[in-house]
Parts: sequence; structure tokens; C-alpha cells
Amino acid sequence: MIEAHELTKRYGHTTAVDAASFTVRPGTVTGFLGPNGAGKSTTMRMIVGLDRPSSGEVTVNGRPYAEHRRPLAEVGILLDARAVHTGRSARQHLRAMAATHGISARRVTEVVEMTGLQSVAGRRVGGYSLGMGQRLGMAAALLGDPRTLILDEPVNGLDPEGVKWVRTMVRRLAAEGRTVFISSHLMSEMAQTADHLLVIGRGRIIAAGAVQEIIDATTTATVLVRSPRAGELAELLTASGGTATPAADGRLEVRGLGSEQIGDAAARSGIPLHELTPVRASLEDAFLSLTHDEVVYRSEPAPEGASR
Ligand SMILES: Nc1ncnc2c1ncn2[C@@H]1O[C@H](COP(=O)(O)OP(=O)(O)OP(=O)(O)O)[C@@H](O)[C@H]1O
Repeated sequence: MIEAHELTKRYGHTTAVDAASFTVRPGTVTGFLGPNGAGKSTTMRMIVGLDRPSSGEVTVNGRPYAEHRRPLAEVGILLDARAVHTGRSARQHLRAMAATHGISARRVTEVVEMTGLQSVAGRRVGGYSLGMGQRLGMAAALLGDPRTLILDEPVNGLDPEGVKWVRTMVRRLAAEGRTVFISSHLMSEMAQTADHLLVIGRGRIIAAGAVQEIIDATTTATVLVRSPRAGELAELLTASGGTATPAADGRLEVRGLGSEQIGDAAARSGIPLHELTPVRASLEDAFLSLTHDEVVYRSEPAPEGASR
């Protein structure tokens, strides 16, 4: 369990994390989602004591990280998978870590197997691919059999097989009752991996809840309708309180009415329907709608006067 209360980090004039309060619960994968520069890494670094909060506090499994006597058994961390000494082999690296934390050599063998590193564990880490490095990062995070895992962008740069591997692994860890907190700016990936989401924009928590709850709360559902009497149907739906705008292939895109209401209204007026398709908003849509005003970096400048 991770509990943050009014957690704040300032770097000079930049407020990287702004009074963030949240709880990350055990038994679930909680996705930490936000655009570049939103404050995800800074938040994670504060959770594990690598950055000092300017104000506020955060605990992991009931205590500040630094107060845990066996930190590796409490929290597994993957912050920068490439931070490993490149001259050593994966097994040497894990053994050194285990030795300094009173962890058995048997556990090293276990995590090497869990992460599928058996065939390369004797090789120098310097020659590892990104995917192998990421597996080693996960092996190190799992070494102390921790109750809580904090993984910063674990799928960054991985190929589809690597992404799937991380997804399966974190879902299994959560199913075992652990707390899994995983950051990403990949919305589609989070939609498939996380149960809960914490969305951050410009250092502020702008949404927290179950994935579907957030999608429902932040997006308007639409229904695509096709009818040979589209003009009449559009008038009817507008009179019923919806909005109907022309879309591709002569369809109407309807907002404000559900598919049942549209179908019933059309039937009452004898208007035939050739298509009635509810369109579920994606996590991507929810994310864009949530972070619209919070994006620190945009690919193009906002149009003049757009924010006024
Ligand atoms: N050591 C630092 N000194 C000064 N500013 C910093 C420092 N670390 C982070 N920042 C600033 O704090 C803000 C949040 O950065 P952070 O790295 O936490 O975001 P992020 O959401 O992890 O982004 P990304 O997805 O790009 O990694 C940014 O404006 C960043 O420039």
C-alpha cells in the first residue's frame, strides 16, 4: 500500500509535484499515467526516498521508505533499467545485491528463472538488449519478494513480446496480493494492464479510480446511426434532446442519447435504421480529455487565443 498526503516537490520555480494525495492499494495494478514532464518519476522517486518532498508525506506499507529495516522485502523498485554496472553479469549483480541485503543465493536463482534470464545470466550486462536489461531490472525488483512494486515506465522501448511479458508478470504479482504501481505514458498499454488509474498533469492528480470509471466520467459516449432517412432522423433525435452530426458514409454521429433511446424513437416514427453502433470511448480519449489543459509539452503550439 502506498499513501501520499499533499506530496509536493519544487525545483526552483518549477513545481514538479503539486500537493498530490492518493492511495495505491494491494491486489491491484495501478497505472500512473501522465504526459511527459507531468511529475511521474519525481513522485516515484519521493516514494522510495530518492528525492525529498518539499512538503507533504508519503508512506509505503505504513512507513516512510527510509524507515523500513528490510527495504527490499517491502518495496521492489524499477526506476532506470540501464543503471546497472555494465561490466558485471546479471547473476553477479543480483548476487551482490542479495549479499548486502541478507538474501539467499537460492533466491537469485529463483528470480533469474522467474524473469527468463537463465541463458544470459552469466553474460556481461553491457551486451544486453533493452528487453534483457528490463528483465534484469524486474529480477532486481523482485529479489526481496517485496509486498509493493514501483515500476517506472517498465515497457519503455520494449518490443511487443517484451510488453506482453511485463503485462503478464505485473498482473500475476497483483493477483498474489501485492501492490503494483506502474507508470506509463502509453494509454493503450495501461488499458490492458491496469485495474486502477492515477492520472497526473502538471504535478496535480487530475483523476483516480477504476479504468472504466475514468473513461465513463471523462468522455461522452457516441452512437453511430445509418438510415435512408437521415435528415428526418437527425431532426427527430435533436427534438429528443440529442445532437446528431453527419459522419463518414452518410452516417450520423449521435451524442446525448443511448442506442436504446435512438432505436425506440426511430421505431415510433417509422424511420428505418440500417445501423446502430454504440462507440465506446477508449482510454486514449479519456486521457486526452483529462490532460488537455495540463499538457506541459505539446507537439504543436496551441492556437492563439484558444485558452481564453
Ligand atoms: N532534478 C530536477 N531538477 C529540476 N527540475 C526537475 C528535476 N527533475 C524533474 N524536474 C522537472 O519536474 C517536472 C516533472 O518531471 P518528471 O520527470 O517527474 O516527469 P515525468 O512525468 O516522469 O515525465 P517523463 O514521462 O518525461 O519521464 C518536469 O518539469 C521536469 O523538468
